[in-house]
Amino acid sequence: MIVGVLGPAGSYSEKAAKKWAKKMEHTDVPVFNYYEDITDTFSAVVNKTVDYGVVPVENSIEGSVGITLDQLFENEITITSEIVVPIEHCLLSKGSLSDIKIILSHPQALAQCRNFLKTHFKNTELRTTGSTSHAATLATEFDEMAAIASRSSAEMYGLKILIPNIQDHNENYTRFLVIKSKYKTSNIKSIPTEHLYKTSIIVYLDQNRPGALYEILEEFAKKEINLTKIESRPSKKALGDYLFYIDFEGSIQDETIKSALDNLGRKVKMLKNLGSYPKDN
Ligand SMILES: O=C(O)C(=O)C[C@]1(C(=O)O)C=C[C@@H](O)C=C1
Repeated sequence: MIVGVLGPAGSYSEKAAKKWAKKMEHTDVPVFNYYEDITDTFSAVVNKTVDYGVVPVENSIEGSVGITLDQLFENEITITSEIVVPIEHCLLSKGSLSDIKIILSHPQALAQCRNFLKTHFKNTELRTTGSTSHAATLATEFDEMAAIASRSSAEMYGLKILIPNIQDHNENYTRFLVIKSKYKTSNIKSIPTEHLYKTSIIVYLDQNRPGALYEILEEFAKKEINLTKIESRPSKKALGDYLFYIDFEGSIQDETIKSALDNLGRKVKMLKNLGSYPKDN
């Protein structure tokens, strides 16, 4: 089984993929293909270079990963699972705190440590990298470079943990999605218990008319379907024109869910079903 993740080794995406592979009743050990960018992971899934991709979709401090939401809309993929991973950012370097002139990390990681950086490194140059583990590899080259990355990256790349746990809120979790090509059969055993499932969809209205959002939500309320997330994201067609990303409990295999989506489909211009998948509790 080949799994595409944001690389290099030591990224939180790889950590999520390892947690997922262990959780699923998979016989074959995952081989990882590492990609520089989330869009490359989606491309590898769509052109079937990899069997699955693991991509970050939201963080408990910073919110949604916009590029992932966009790619979910633009690509023919199916979500097969979700994985929630606790994130502990550490300040890693070869040198000491007094040597640090540049701090590197993924934009999401820098944002999750915004107050820490403003308080302790107000005048230090910040540079973005493709991933936290990419930042760690660069920090191995110069004493004056530090990376915000995981403990496993510190071990993997021989960096000192100068300051552990630097994110602005201790409760820091990132939710990842496991995706496959829509046209690839999945050999993963599905868990039969409905209430442990979630479904994700994307909805687009033809025009923003009064009560339009109410009509969407009404379909779920009428059938007592519990929404777990609803988020608007620019359609990129015009300012103020949005796609709606909706997650809710239940599986498309459930008649109630199927009927709600059939009704909803008649009310909107586009409804994209991203898949039903086991919740990660
Ligand atoms: O850079 C990594 O290690 C990643 O896996 C990416 C990513 C993200 O894009 O959100 C994943 C978890 C953290 O929130 C920080 C970065």
